[in-house]
Amino acid sequence: MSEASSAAGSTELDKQLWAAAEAGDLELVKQLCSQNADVTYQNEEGTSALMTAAENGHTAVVAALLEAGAPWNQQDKSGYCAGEYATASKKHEIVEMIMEWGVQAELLLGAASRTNEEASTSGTAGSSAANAGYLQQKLVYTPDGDKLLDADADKKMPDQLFKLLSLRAAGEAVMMGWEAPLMEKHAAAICRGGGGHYLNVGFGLGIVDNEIQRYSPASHTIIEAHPDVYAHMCKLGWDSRPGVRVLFGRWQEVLPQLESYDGIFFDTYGEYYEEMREFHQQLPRLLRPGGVYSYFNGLASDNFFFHSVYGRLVQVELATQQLQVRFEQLRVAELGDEVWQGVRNKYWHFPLYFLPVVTHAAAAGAEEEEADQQQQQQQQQQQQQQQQVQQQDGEQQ
Ligand SMILES: C[S@@+](CC[C@H](N)C(=O)[O-])C[C@H]1O[C@@H](n2cnc3c(N)ncnc32)[C@H](O)[C@@H]1O
Repeated sequence: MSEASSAAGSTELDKQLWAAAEAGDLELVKQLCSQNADVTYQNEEGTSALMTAAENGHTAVVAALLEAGAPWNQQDKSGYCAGEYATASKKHEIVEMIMEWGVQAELLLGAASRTNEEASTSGTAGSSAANAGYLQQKLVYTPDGDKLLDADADKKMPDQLFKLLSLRAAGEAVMMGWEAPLMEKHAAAICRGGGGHYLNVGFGLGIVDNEIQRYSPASHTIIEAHPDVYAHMCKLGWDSRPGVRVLFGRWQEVLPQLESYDGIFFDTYGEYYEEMREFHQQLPRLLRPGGVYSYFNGLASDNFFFHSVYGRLVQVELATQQLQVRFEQLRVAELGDEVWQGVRNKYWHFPLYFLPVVTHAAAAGAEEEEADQQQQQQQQQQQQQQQQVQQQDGEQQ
């Protein structure tokens, strides 16, 4: 991606491209792009040609700019991207186009960076180093048990690592109590009727594990990598609870000790999308037929459009593992300033949470078929009831 040219460093050609994009002049946009006008140019407000075309509903211009290399994820001075400009002006076709473009771009980027990593002798680059850095930090549980904080967060990772897509926004809070209602729903999603074999990756405050315990598990395996968290778990007696198996180590290291499960939850800290993706590749082996997998959905949690793109990216990538993802929409209680007191980085900004429910595609298909059949039956019943009521009305008249 080329460096965006600012309003100050721009050329006449860049400004002409911007104006043509705003006016929806497709031919001129194409011509200026072929003359090397800068597709990343942003005006004084940080609005790019792609953003203005998206806002004004010029679908063909948006497509041409994307093809010419305009970055789908460029942001203006307020942090808004082209997808949000289109959303705000209800240009649904363009929203969809940019979202799909974003997913494909991220797929390609991921594949390219993996190829580079394989080719480089340094092997496990940025993301694992970040997790290793986190695991060496001192952690503190607040006395009320409501927060798990990373005391050394500032020194944790070199800058460029923050730019990778972290599973939980990098910052001081590893886990916070306000997430309890979400964890409750995650446990409900993976445990379903209860009595099964469950796996949780990442203990944190143990909220999800306490919830899983409510479902009378046949077995409950917990993987935890941080020594401070592990010590805390042992102090609470998790290591000797009947039916509970605690595996101390990174999930990457304890994989050979894992079996298969009816429910799996994944929620680590200091890891990145790439690592979750690696975990996902294990799912066909780890998830039993009919089982449910879920993960904490904190990807790109400061921009709703990016968050949606990454939700779709997960769907596309898991589909290649014959797994199907649907998102249950939950309302997040308003998080006032008092919730974030003593926390450096406010890491959640949305009123909605999209809880992922992942199942084997075949099972999901069967369930959907059953739901379709039920719906058809209901519709037939309703129609019959309606006919009966109409008949009765007719007879009475
Ligand atoms: C956000 S917390 C989990 C919160 C938990 N869901 C709860 O309900 O309280 C993330 C946890 O994952 C652990 N963790 C980080 N990297 C890990 C890894 N590679 N393998 C296993 N655990 C890891 C962290 O030490 C931390 O305890």
